[in-house]
Amino acid sequence: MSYIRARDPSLSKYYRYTKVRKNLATHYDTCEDTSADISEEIVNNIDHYQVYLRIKGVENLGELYEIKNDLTLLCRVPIELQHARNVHENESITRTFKFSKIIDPNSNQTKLFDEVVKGKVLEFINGSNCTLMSYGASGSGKTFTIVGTSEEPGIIPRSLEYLFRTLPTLSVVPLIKPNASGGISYMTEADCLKDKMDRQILLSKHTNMDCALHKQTYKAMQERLSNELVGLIDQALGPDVMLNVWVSFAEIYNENIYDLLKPHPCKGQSRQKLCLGNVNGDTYIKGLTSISVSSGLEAYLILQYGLHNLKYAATSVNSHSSRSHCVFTLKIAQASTTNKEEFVSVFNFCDLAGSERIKKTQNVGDRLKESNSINTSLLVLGRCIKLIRDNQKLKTSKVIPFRESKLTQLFQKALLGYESVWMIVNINTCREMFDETQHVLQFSAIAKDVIVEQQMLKACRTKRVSELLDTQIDIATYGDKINVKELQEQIAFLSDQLEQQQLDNEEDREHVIMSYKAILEDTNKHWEKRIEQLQCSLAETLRDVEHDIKRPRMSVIVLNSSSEENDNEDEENEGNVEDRLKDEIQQLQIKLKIQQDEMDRAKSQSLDLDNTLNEQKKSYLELKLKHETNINPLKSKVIVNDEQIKDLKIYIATIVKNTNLDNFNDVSDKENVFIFGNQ
Ligand SMILES: Nc1ncnc2c1ncn2[C@@H]1O[C@H](COP(=O)(O)OP(=O)(O)OP(=O)(O)O)[C@@H](O)[C@H]1O
Repeated sequence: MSYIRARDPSLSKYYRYTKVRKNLATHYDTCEDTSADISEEIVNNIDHYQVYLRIKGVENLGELYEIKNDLTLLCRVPIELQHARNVHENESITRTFKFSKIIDPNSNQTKLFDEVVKGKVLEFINGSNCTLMSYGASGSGKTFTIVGTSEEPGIIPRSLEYLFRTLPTLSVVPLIKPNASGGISYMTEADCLKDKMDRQILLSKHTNMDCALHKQTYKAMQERLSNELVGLIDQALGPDVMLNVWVSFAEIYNENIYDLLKPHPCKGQSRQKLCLGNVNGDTYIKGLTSISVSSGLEAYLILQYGLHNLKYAATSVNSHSSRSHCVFTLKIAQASTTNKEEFVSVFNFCDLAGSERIKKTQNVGDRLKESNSINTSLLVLGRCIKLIRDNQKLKTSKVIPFRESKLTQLFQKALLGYESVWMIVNINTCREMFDETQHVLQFSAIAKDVIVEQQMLKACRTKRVSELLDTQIDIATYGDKINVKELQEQIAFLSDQLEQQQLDNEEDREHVIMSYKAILEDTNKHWEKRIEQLQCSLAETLRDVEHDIKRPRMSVIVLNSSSEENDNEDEENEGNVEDRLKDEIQQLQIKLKIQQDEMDRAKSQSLDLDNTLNEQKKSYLELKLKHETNINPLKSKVIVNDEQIKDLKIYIATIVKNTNLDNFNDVSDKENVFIFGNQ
């Protein structure tokens, strides 16, 4: 139970929302099959993941996209891509995508916050756990939406201001802190001291200039928002109630987790990798720094510190911030000394890495590895969401592969509907981004279908979830009362996935091979040319040497053949020529040495290049192996499913045969349920 009860008169929709949620909860409690009677309004607004669409680039909108209404986006496939998709001439493809809401493309950050986020912050204050994800292709505006700019602050700064203006004044020294098991720990004096020092160290790491700038930005935002309505706490908090807010900031990069509130290490040292822990089904990041904050400004400065750290880490590996997933977390810890109750609510703001096509980005080496891990984690996120939806639709209980990526592992509880999850899907309407945008829209279409059950069902679902997480994939176990249609759908889905994966793998493999071939060719050409040049210049030098050696001797011979009268003069000339010859030979030797050094350097560079090529070949082989590892389980699943279909067909044929022999009653009495493995 949350001890604070906040409401916001500006959010009339919120009350409607709460009311319908209650209706739905009752509905779930009393009905076996809910799907038939839930009204469309409830289905659209309440019991699915909330997926909002934000569009960047209104100026290109009409070219390929049309906003049909608040919920529907129409998308026309460009002519040049229609041919690639086997469409006849004069035919055109239009796709329809539905959302919980399409944000008016002309609306600003304030409107987005008011429409999409404000109500959630209020729910968070009132005790709900919330996770907001910003999803989209690179450059579509995810970070703009979540963090914003100094002129147009995004969701996090606005949420901080709204939260702290709604909460009562908090003590600067925290009394309680959320712990790993989802409860709270009481702060000792030593804990308080450590927290104070951590905060001071962290804030002092900002240069004075940065700090002043961030304070100015935040204060300007505060001024602009000062006339806006905020939440009202219904009654004053009793003296027995303790309340503190804590923040943390983590980054998931290349499937490793890093703490963005830890000072970055000295040059040459690597960042500490954190791992995930699990207590009672709650996944958390072990050892992640958590800092107590008593004002919006303090939390904002900590956010900026983390972003600064992110930028530093990104540039130090010659990357870009968008290549990692970032999770900024707010926690409200509450406890009552009178009735010994404690309570923690969590709000995760998650800025996902940009999804992208490997072929398009021309990535090789480290960038390819990054793209793979980004795409893998987004693919796993997509698969988890699809399986959750399929389990709900087909009433199956397939294992969800949360553990295949850190992102899904961390958010598994939220994704399973224990917490309020919503996504802001960002798209860029420009033509060049059409393919990426289609992927993003398809992902959002699946996500929007996922039903979020009520938290009231938490107790009875806990068992099911832990079972789901611990069971390994075993088709026989979820096929107790399996029917042919389900199996066929499963096979179709797996085949689709396999086909898509094969296509993607082929495409990626081809691209990688082409890139390496091109690099190899370029390198060979470069070195052949260089060696040729060196050989030419060496030959030239040798020719010069020979020529220089011969020339003075000839003059000596010529001199020797002249008359005796010039003898003295000749001797003098001979001495000069000898000196000059020595000088020239010395200079030529220096020239030769320089050429030799250059040859040595070229050889060592060629050796380095060989090594790089070998490394790249190795990474390609690893990639190939990884793709094969992904495909093999899918192939074997299809084979198992095929066998099961075959069994089923035989079984059905037996029934048909028995029916013909007038034994139908016997068979249907005894074996009206087909059990795999027991046939
Ligand atoms: N709705 C918008 N209005 C105005 N500018 C926007 C909008 N969305 C994005 N931008 C601008 O577009 C640029 C790219 O946006 P942003 O960095 O947020 O994209 P992103 O999806 O986070 O990209 P990446 O995945 O590469 O980090 C930024 O300069 C941002 O200010």
